[in-house]
Amino acid sequence: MEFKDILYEELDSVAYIAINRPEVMNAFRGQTVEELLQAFMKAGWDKRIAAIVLTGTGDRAFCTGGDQSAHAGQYDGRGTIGIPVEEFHSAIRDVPKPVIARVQGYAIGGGNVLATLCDMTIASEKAVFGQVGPKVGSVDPGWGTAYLSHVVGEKKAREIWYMCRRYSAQEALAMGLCNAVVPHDQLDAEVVRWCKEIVEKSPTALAIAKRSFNASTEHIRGIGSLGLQALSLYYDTAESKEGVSAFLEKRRPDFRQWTNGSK
Ligand SMILES: CC(C)(COP(=O)(O)OP(=O)(O)OC[C@H]1O[C@@H](n2cnc3c(N)ncnc32)[C@H](O)[C@@H]1OP(=O)(O)O)[C@@H](O)C(=O)NCCC(=O)NCCSC(=O)c1cc(O)c2ccccc2c1O
Repeated sequence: MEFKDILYEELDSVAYIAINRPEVMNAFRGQTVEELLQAFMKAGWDKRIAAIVLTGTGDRAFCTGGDQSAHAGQYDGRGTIGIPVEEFHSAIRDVPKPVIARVQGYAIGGGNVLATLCDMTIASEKAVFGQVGPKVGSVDPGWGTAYLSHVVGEKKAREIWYMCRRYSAQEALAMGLCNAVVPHDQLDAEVVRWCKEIVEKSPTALAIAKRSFNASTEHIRGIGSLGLQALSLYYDTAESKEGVSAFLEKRRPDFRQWTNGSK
């Protein structure tokens, strides 16, 4: 398979899938998500593969979410918001094997959603987690919000979304957003160690366990699908576009201009 936006490698029964767009801190556009979907379908349904590692190339970012330069209103591809991200979220949950997020830098916005959705997360001490939606005119109204609250608890999930703060790897560990934090230069060895343990386990037992963990939050798929329909309308508003423009112009957004009654 030829990929442009991602790297794909199989080693010792593990598939390593990396977003390879370091020039935009591994932000994803329509094409990136299409390729991630293909890679997950290949690795996810290949019985020789026991686990999937999702990561980003370079040291700066795991993934910083949607590519803001491919986004003035809707994104540049297929799907409800112009990027088939809901299909990719489903793929992470539906592949019948553990998916590990290897987080070496920023896991921000949609990147944090991807890490949250992976079965387990192993982070470098340099990793930084957070959501930015309400700062940049977006929100992930499904897995990113409702599922996050299952992972870190209601209060913390609301703080993460309302405040748009950045959290260190140790803070993420304390709130249950990741499983382990290791020195940066030991991250790859640690990921391999976890994968080796998984490879030794019964694949069918793991698949049943994963599906049974998924069952109690499956309703969030419906919330997300409805939410994305609303998000698509929001993306076409001046309020949302102000968030994108402000990010690209490296200035603070002015969302209050729509609350003073004059517009
Ligand atoms: C990641 C940062 C916190 C880093 O900040 P820092 O100050 O260190 O660096 P810069 O901000 O100067 O960034 C360096 C360089 O990278 C470019 N860049 C970074 N992120 C992106 C991006 N996402 N898209 C495009 N470009 C990006 C930046 O412009 C700089 O380029 P230069 O050429 O000027 O050097 C900080 O960058 C940051 O906060 N980034 C987050 C950006 C963002 O807004 N992300 C998208 C949020 S919305 C989203 O991700 C999203 C995803 C989904 O999957 C959804 C699904 C369903 C519904 C909604 C979804 C959704 O909203």
